[in-house]
Amino acid sequence: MAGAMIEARGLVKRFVSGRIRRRVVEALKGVSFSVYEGEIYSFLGPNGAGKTTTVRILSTLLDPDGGEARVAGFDVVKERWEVRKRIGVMLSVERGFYWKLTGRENLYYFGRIYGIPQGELKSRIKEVLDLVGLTDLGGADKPFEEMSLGMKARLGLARVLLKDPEVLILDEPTLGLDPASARTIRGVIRSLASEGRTIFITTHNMVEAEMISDRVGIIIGGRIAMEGTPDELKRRVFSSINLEFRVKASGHAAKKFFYDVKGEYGNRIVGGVTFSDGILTFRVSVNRDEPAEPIIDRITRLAYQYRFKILEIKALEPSLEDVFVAVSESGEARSGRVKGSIAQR
Ligand SMILES: Nc1ncnc2c1ncn2[C@@H]1O[C@H](COP(=O)(O)OP(=O)(O)OP(=O)(O)O)[C@@H](O)[C@H]1O
Repeated sequence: MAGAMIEARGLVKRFVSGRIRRRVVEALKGVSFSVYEGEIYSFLGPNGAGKTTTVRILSTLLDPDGGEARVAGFDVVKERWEVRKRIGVMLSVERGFYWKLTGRENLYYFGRIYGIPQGELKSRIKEVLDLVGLTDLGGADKPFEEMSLGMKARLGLARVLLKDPEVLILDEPTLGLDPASARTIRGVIRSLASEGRTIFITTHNMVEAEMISDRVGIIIGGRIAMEGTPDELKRRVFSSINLEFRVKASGHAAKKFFYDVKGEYGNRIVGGVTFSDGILTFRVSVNRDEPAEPIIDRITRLAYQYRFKILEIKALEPSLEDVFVAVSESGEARSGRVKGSIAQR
């Protein structure tokens, strides 16, 4: 595997709030993870879990109280200027832009601040505006205040790209966007990773995280509760998958057939059973480490005895959202250790 472009080791951060009654919040309680070159790593967690605090530390905007982090090989505290040269950070869609200036003018302004030579800047702006789809949308020459949220998000990403960063740190990059804008942003993120850039994203959108991430880290209460590829997490958390059977059955006999199925697999029948328009639908839980064929064979034979036709058998994998909910609800997650797996419900 290529080298780690982001490395967090035992990050600790405490905030003190309240003047009269001082309250110490331990936002990060020893967070460690690595993100490798060309990887898309999504940081998932409920509100207040410590995502933004981690983002701010990686972006050199906040110093940790303990532990250390390196980005592109440089320490975020001792070598913050080296880190800043190599990262592109998007914290909030609307932050920092000049409302009266157009997209292009805003980029020109920031390009000059970033020290991009004037001769290069014009073509660089055109390139990034094209890349995020703002030129096609007519957003390039629209004042920022007249842009839709989707256009503003695209401009935010364009600004990040102006610097040609090795590492992108994006805090909820698609929050509140319509599906088309979110898709464009995801597409750009994917193509940036395929060019070898390293991407760290925080998100609450599990479907998106599942689509886009090479690996995800789930942070709960300031600790990483679980980390891995979406598939690894599903396997680790759920010891079983569900098989959904759809059977063309007739009235009274349908009940008897299902009674027979229950007789054999009663403790494995999960979720609700439905019978509508002559179609009986039910789910049977199968452990990941046992073959499903004998169960499928047996139920197919039972259906045959009733002259029922099996219309469909579908394997229902848990989603990343199911994983997230299970991990969040787990008591062990709260202590930072998630062990063992549970059956899919
Ligand atoms: N400046 C601050 N002063 C006091 N407490 C803070 C400060 N910043 C964050 N916190 C606290 O630290 C904890 C972690 O906050 P953080 O913003 O990192 O969570 P988050 O995972 O990004 O949440 P969200 O999904 O709501 O954005 C929370 O309990 C929050 O209230």
